[in-house]
Amino acid sequence: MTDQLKYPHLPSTLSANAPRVVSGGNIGPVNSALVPRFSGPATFALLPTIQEVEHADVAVIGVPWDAGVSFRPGARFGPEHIRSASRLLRPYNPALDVEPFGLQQVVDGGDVAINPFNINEAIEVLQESTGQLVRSGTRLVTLGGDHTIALPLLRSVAETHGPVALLHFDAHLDTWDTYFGAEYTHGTPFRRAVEEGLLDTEAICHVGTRGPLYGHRDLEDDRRFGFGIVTSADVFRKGVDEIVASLRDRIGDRPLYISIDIDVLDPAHAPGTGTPEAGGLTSRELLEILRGLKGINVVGADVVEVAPAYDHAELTGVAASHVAYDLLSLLALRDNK
Ligand SMILES: N=C(N)NCCCC(=O)O
Ligand SMILES: [Zn+2]
Ligand SMILES: [Zn+2]
Repeated sequence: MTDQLKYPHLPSTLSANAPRVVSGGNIGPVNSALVPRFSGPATFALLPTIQEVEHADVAVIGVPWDAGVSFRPGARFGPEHIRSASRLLRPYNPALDVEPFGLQQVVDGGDVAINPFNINEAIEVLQESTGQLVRSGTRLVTLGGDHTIALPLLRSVAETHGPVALLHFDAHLDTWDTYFGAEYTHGTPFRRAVEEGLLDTEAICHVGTRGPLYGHRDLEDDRRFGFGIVTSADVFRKGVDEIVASLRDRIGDRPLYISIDIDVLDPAHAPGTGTPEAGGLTSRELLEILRGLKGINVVGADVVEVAPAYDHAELTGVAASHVAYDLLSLLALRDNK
């Protein structure tokens, strides 16, 4: 190893020559058998940055932004928290029998720098910067950030792929109309997305919803937009396999966007979030539902609402990093690749 390094006495994760796991011709994580995984700056899963490779099939990007929240702030620190927890991920995913970094070139695209004070400008810049990557053929797994960012992300995906099917994992519907008159908030992205024609409304579904609503009208509106609902209690009562079968049935081979608000997990599994609700999914249930989607045509995904100030023992960071890892595994295993 040392002869690969120009300055072997310096932390080698800073070196362009850091020893990496290379598989299938793709450059993977820093080799944690040679360099301690807790040293050096964290990219997602210790993957190379987008500047270090010639071509990226998939980019993990961070959006450190939380100007759209209605309760506890702090999701702006989500990306760095998830990246830090993701140091422990390993190259082979036995649950899906796949090397997610070997079948495709995955990179860390860094954080998108957006205005923390101007929501409209932030949304435009995020749409433009992610749209550029999506147009060039790179699929994105985005680490939020609050859920507002799903709207510009869906815009950039729909621009290239047309209206997409949506699986929305969340305690909340996020199809409300406005908060304090504001149209762009973390409680409203999917209503805007339907209004803008970004979604294939034959195949959109919430999973994991629970908790009090403002009124019955919330559900009526949501149904009118075309959403199906699998509540958190449905997952508990029916079980993962039945839920997966019904979701696969609904989605078919449509291009699919997966948006995961980490508050879909019970606060026992993900305390570090801004609008927690009791009675949520376990991290095992969420991961197993995702794994059940093997082969499906995922065109993009996000993991949002990780707010580390309320986290304990990195529970939420660990859960979010594993969820992102399984999303990358699903991207690697698309039938139509
Ligand atoms: N997207 C998240 N996490 N929460 C939405 C909660 C909206 C509300 O305060 O009613
Ligand atoms: Zn939520
Ligand atoms: Zn949400």
